[in-house]
Amino acid sequence: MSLLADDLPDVLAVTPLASPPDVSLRPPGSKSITNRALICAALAPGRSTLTGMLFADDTRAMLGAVAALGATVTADEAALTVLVDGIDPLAATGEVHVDARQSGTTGRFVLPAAALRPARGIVDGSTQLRARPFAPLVDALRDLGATVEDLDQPGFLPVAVTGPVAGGKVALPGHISSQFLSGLLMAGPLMAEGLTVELTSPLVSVPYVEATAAVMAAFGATVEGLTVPPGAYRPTAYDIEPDASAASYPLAAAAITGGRVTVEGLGTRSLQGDVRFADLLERMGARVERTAERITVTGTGALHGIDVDMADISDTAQTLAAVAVFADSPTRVTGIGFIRRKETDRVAAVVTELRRAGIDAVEDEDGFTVNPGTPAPTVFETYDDHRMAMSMALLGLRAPGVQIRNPRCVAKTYPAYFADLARLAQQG
Ligand SMILES: O=C(O)C1=C[C@@H](OP(=O)(O)O)[C@@H](O)[C@H](O)C1
Ligand SMILES: C=C(OP(=O)(O)O)C(=O)O
Repeated sequence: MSLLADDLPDVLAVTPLASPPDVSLRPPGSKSITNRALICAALAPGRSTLTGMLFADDTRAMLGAVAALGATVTADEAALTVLVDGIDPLAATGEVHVDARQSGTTGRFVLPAAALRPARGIVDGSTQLRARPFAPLVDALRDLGATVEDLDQPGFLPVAVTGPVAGGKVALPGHISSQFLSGLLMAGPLMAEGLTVELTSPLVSVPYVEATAAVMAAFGATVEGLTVPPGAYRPTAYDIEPDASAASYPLAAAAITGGRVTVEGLGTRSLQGDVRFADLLERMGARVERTAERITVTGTGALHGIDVDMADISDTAQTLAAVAVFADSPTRVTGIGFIRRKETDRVAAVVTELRRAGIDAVEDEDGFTVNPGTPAPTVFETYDDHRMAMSMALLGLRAPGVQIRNPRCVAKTYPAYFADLARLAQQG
C-alpha cells in the first residue's frame, strides 16, 4: 500500500515500533523557504531556477498564485526543480484571481505582491483560510496607498486589491502573525517609496522574518531592519533547504522511542528557527549532535518535562506535546496563544486530543500543560490540520491502538509523512 497522502485511507492505524529506529532521512523542502523563493523569483524579471522545492498543497497554491500574477513556472517534480520566468508587476494589466487554498503564507505573501499591480487582483482561499485573520495586512496595504475591497467579511478573504501600492511608512501589529510583515517586506523593493514598518505589538514567529530577509537578499534585495529601500529583485539560482518543522517529527520519534534519527540537509546554518526544536529535545534529556549539514537526535531512555516559551517556533508546539506525554514530569508551553488562529485552534485541539487518549493535558490562554501518562487506544481527530495528524501519529510509535482520522491532511506540507514514518520501522 502506498503511504503517500493521496492514497491514505480515511482512518490510518499506526503500528508501534518493534525496536528503536536508527535511520537517516532528508525531510522535504521547506514550505516557508519555497514560498518565499517563489514570490521573489516571480518579481524578478528573467529566469530563476529553484531546486530542492517542496511539492505539497501549500506550495502548489503558491505556484498557482505566481502563475496567476503572470510569472511562467515550469515544474520538474521528479527533479524537485522549478524554473520561474518572473515579471514586472508594475507593468501588469488585467484582472487576476488567486486561490491560496489552505496556505497562510500564500495568502499573506501574494496579497502585497498583487497590490503592486495597477490592476485588480482577487485573493481567496479555502473555507479554513477564509476564517484566518487578514485585517492587519488589509489595513496596512490601504495605508500604503492600495485600494482593497472586502468581498465578504471585512478583514477576511476574499478581497480584491488594486495597486500600485506606493509604499512609505506603516504601522502593523506583530502579535497575530508574522506573515503580514514578511509579505509586506517582500513587496517592499518594488514600492516606489520603499517601505518602513513600525510594529505596534510584539512580533511572534520572529525567525520567519529573518528568513524573509535572507531569501530577499539572495534575490538581490536589501532589508535594513524593518526598512526596505526601493530597488529590484534579480533572477537567481536558489537551492531550498529541507523543512525544519517537518524534521521535528522524526527527531521527536527518536527521543520518544530511544532510537537514533539523523535529518540531512538541516544544521547550524539553517535559515529556519524550527531547527531549535532539537534544543528542546536536548533539554528534555535526548542527546543531540549538530553539524552545518545535519542534526542527529538519540533518545536516552530518559525524558524530563520542561517549561518553554515557543512563540518563535510554534509550528513545533504540537510535536513537543507528543514528546511530553512520555516524560517523567509535566511540560508547560507558553507564548503561543496566537496558534489558536492557524489551521485550527491548535491549543484547544492538542489538549482535546491528548485528553481523548486519557492524558491529563490542560489548556490556558497562552499555551498548555501536558502531564505525562500512558495513551489509551484512540482514534485521533485531526481538524484538517496536518500538524495534528503528524504529532498524534508519534504517540502510536510507542502506544498501541493509535489511529489517525483523515491522515490525508498531511498533504498540506508533507505528503510523504507516513511513508517516512514507516521507514523508522523498516530500518529499526
Ligand atoms: O512565514 C512563514 O513561512 C510562516 C510563519 C509562521 O506563521 P505565523 O507568523 O502566522 O506564526 C508559521 O506558523 C507558518 O507555518 C509559516
Ligand atoms: C501554520 C501553518 O501554515 P500556514 O500559516 O502557512 O497556513 C503551518 O504550516 O503549520
